[in-house]
Amino acid sequence: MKVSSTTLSGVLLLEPEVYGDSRGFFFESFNERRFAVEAGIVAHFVQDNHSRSGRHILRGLHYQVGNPQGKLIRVVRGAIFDVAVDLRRSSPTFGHWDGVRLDAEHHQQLWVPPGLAHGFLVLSDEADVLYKTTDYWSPQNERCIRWDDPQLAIAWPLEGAPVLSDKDRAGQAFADAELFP
Ligand SMILES: Cc1cn([C@H]2C[C@H](O)[C@@H](COP(=O)(O)OP(=O)(O)O[C@H]3O[C@H](C)C(=O)[C@H](O)[C@H]3O)O2)c(=O)[nH]c1=O
Repeated sequence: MKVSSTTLSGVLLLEPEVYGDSRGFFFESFNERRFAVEAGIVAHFVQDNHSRSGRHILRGLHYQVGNPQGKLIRVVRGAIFDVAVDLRRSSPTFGHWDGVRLDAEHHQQLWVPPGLAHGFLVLSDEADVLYKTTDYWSPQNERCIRWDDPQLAIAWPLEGAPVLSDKDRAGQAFADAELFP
């Protein structure tokens, strides 16, 4: 597995060994021991999510206070621009964002540890996004930062206005975010 750092402390881009043959392909999308030894990711996942979205849909930027979730994200159909924002005050990359393309063709995964906001923009006609989380969904603890917060100035690869949920349209400013130690 190829492990690459990003500009955010602790956020890693993982590229698995894919075994192709005349039938198709096989790869391990998660292996607790391998992820710990090769990527230093020691995580206990308690939930596995699957969301499907159409082109120009933007989900996020979400985080949970109280029980923050680490997320291991991958795309099994289409392509997304996946973004994380560092909300950890003690992090050397506090207040920074980074974004990577994840797509079904290359099977990349992004590891986003607890303490960051997460969101993505769909780049294809449709995208199926699977992600494991290290804590349970807790709606009362969910928070949302505006995708277009001027202080973050995230360079989304937009072709026109994104399609948002009402919740995301009413997101908070980064300046009002509830931060982590
Ligand atoms: C997140 C979640 C949602 N739901 C239900 C609640 C709603 O009835 C429906 C859609 O929820 P929501 O609009 O919050 O879904 P997203 O906008 O995709 O939220 C996610 O978007 C970004 C990308 C994230 O990183 C988070 O994992 C998550 O907040 O699924 C559940 O039943 N369990 C869950 O874990």
